[in-house]
Amino acid sequence: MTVQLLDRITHQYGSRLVLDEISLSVKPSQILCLMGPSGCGKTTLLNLLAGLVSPTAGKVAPSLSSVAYVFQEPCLFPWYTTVENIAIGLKAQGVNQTRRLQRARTLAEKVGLADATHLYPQQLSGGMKQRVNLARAFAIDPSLLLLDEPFSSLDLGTRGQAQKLVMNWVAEHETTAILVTHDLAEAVLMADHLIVFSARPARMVYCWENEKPPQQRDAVYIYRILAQLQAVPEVAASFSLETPLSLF
Ligand SMILES: Nc1ncnc2c1ncn2[C@@H]1O[C@H](COP(=O)(O)OP(=O)(O)OP(=O)(O)O)[C@@H](O)[C@H]1O
Repeated sequence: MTVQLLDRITHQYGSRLVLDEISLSVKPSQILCLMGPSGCGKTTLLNLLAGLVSPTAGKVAPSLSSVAYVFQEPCLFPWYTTVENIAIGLKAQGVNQTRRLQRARTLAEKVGLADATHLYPQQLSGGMKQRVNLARAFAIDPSLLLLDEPFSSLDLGTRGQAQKLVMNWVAEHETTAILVTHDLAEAVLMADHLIVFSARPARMVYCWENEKPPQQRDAVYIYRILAQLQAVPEVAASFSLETPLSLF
């Protein structure tokens, strides 16, 4: 079953056109990766899906009831412990304290934080904080999980663990995840479907379907596809910047 999330969306900030007639459809239990040059409008697109901004023209699906948004930085409440931070979305949903702390503990275990349930964010490593962040998103059992470069500041090992957590969650639930990334290897590992945007204003310039199911995406496969995709001009162009940097 395909669900149309965006229907010919155009978005402008003042006179600056950022998104130009973007339509987007997804399937449950799939990960859609979005790539594109810095500043092309990927975060704006996630913000539209989260209802944080309204489009200038076009339609956002009205049925996006449970949306969880994971940012690059974990944004945890410093005065709350791990379980309290995980439970925060459930509090907003009106779940009683006993039940929300119970669910938060279960999720803390699931993301490998069973021994850190009572710790505060300043007592956690960067990787642990991002796992709290993911568990907080999982807690509300979202139908749509928005991920804006959530692994980019993690070291390689921690990043691999966090990627697996998201892949497992999506595979086991009716969740659709939309992941913005600048890391092509991450996209080949995680994406069931990849969309590449042009420089601003963002237009879809390239789409790719992952032919392998998640459990068969080993290193040999990832490096082979990586080499193929890097040779695609639209994909190579997605690593460029909106405003070129001067190195000297
Ligand atoms: N609130 C805002 N008001 C005005 N302009 C904005 C606003 N938010 C973003 N922009 C502009 O819109 C464009 C797209 O920004 P956006 O953050 O969506 O890009 P992005 O593709 O996510 O970039 P990056 O990959 O660097 O995170 C940029 O030119 C940015 O300066």
